[in-house]
Amino acid sequence: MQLGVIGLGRMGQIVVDRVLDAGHDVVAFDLDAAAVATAADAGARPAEDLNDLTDRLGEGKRIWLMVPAGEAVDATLSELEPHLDAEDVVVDGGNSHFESSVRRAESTDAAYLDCGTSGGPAGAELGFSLMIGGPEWAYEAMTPVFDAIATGPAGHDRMGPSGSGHYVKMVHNGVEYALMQTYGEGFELLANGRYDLDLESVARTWNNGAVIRSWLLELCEEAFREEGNDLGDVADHVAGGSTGTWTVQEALEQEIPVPLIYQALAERFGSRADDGRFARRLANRLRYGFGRHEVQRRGE
Ligand SMILES: NC(=O)C1=CN([C@@H]2O[C@H](COP(=O)(O)OP(=O)(O)OC[C@H]3O[C@@H](n4cnc5c(N)ncnc54)[C@H](O)[C@@H]3O)[C@@H](O)[C@H]2O)C=CC1
Ligand SMILES: O=C(CO)[C@H](O)[C@H](O)COP(=O)(O)O
Repeated sequence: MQLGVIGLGRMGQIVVDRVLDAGHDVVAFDLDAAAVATAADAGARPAEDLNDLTDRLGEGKRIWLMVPAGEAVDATLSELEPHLDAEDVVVDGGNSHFESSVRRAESTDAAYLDCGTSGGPAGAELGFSLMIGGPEWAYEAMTPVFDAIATGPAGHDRMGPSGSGHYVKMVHNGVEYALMQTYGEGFELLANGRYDLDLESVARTWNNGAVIRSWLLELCEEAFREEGNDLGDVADHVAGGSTGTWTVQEALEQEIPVPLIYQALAERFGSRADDGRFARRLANRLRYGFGRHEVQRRGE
């Protein structure tokens, strides 16, 4: 299969590499020429612009968007639109709001799949977990690509109609916020409690068989190993917040109580008061672990 990939940053380059490794062809475009050159070095065919990309894809285009959520998705789609028809499939693998995805699916001539992508930089080796919404035929048509990008056939599924993939990913991120918060609180207690503990050792021990073992806990272990028991100069400022806000907004609308997710979001906003809380510092460092989001350092 031939796939056009637009957006070749942290996640898009992994998409390119995994699709190439599975033996497919890739045509790659990014506004950043250096990112295109990296994709070309990996074996993708570089496109000069979106016209060039669509020309190279020919009929029955298969396109993967991995650009930042929001305006970049709309801008890319409006430029692609004159080149798209009903036989084409466009996948948005970013963290778009599910309602934007429904709107986009309704306004494009192509079949539109909204794909929640989870796994961060570790996905380069392990593959991602993909939560997909949209027309069934388009999901089937893209299955070879999903098999390549995901951990394998069990790492992706069609959640339902348009919007459902990004809806499930939005809730995933709300859960992610709450998990980070609870690990942070536990380690804050251990760091300031009765015993002088080696937190990397605690995390490692918990990761080996404990009920609460997880990838986020492995990233806690990595954070203590790389930053030190006291997290060194990692600041208490946790960036991000949009996907957690959407989760809480949706929960309010559906009248579903999500106090833990709300509290984790509130803690994240509260972190901007810079009061040195350990849990917030760990959450700041974990976002680097799972998303390569820049670590805020003290004094910056
Ligand atoms: N970093 C992570 O672990 C995860 C990120 N995501 C989502 O995936 C999407 C991409 O994220 P990252 O790869 O981390 O971002 P990134 O910032 O590393 O890469 C984005 C790339 O898109 C390019 N770009 C921006 N506007 C463009 C346009 N109009 N046309 C072509 N290229 C354009 C940029 O030059 C950049 O290379 C976002 O929606 C993000 O929320 C989803 C899951 C995990
Ligand atoms: O989707 C992700 C992980 O699953 C991305 O890393 C996302 O950026 C995390 O959300 P936030 O930026 O609000 O922490």
